[in-house]
Amino acid sequence: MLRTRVKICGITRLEDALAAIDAGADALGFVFYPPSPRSVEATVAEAIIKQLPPFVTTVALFVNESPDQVRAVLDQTGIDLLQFHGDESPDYCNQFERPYFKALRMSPDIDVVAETKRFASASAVLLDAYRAGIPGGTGEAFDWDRIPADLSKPLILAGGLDQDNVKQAIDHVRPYAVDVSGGVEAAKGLKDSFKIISFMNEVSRAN
Ligand SMILES: O=C(O)c1ccccc1NCC(=O)[C@H](O)[C@H](O)COP(=O)(O)O
Repeated sequence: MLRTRVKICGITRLEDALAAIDAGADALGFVFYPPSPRSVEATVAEAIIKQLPPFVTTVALFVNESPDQVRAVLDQTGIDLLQFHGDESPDYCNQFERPYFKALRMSPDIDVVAETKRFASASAVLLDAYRAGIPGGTGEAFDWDRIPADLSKPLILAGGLDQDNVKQAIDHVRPYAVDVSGGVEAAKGLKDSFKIISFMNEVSRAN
């Protein structure tokens, strides 16, 4: 049985990227959304990515960004995978020369099944907590019972995960992957290597 895959998001420092990799993370997320304290410049992400060992997926996260800026970041960094965390349409997401996954925020009225089907070309869907006016990184969990069974795409579970609840989340939801940011931080944008290790240990215990 394969371990649930793990994406650690909001990487801003090489030391945090290497700590995540050493602990077994499968993917690293770089936030290109300036209002976030976890946002990085493309030059910083490029410098970090150049020093990573192989076999780690890099993810660029955007929120309703201009296509030119998305392409500029891809050209600068060579990042592997796109994460769209805003109100992007399927046509918008499909225009780039990269695979992508779509983040769906669990608003009270969302139809997860329909939204998942709408992004037919997405490699996965990420389900995240919803808080009005905040696109993501809320540090809040949502009701996992709201997740439909047998979605038509691999599910990445996000929102308020940490070492204390991630085993329960995996046992309950059985996602393809989990995504964490705040739950492994000492402060916004600064990861805590001990929290990362504890989180990864709990993920391993779940499988
Ligand atoms: O992390 C952010 O600051 C952020 C800002 C704007 C849009 C998305 C953002 N993060 C998206 C992620 O994939 C986070 O890892 C996800 O929302 C979970 O965050 P957390 O609840 O802190 O684990």
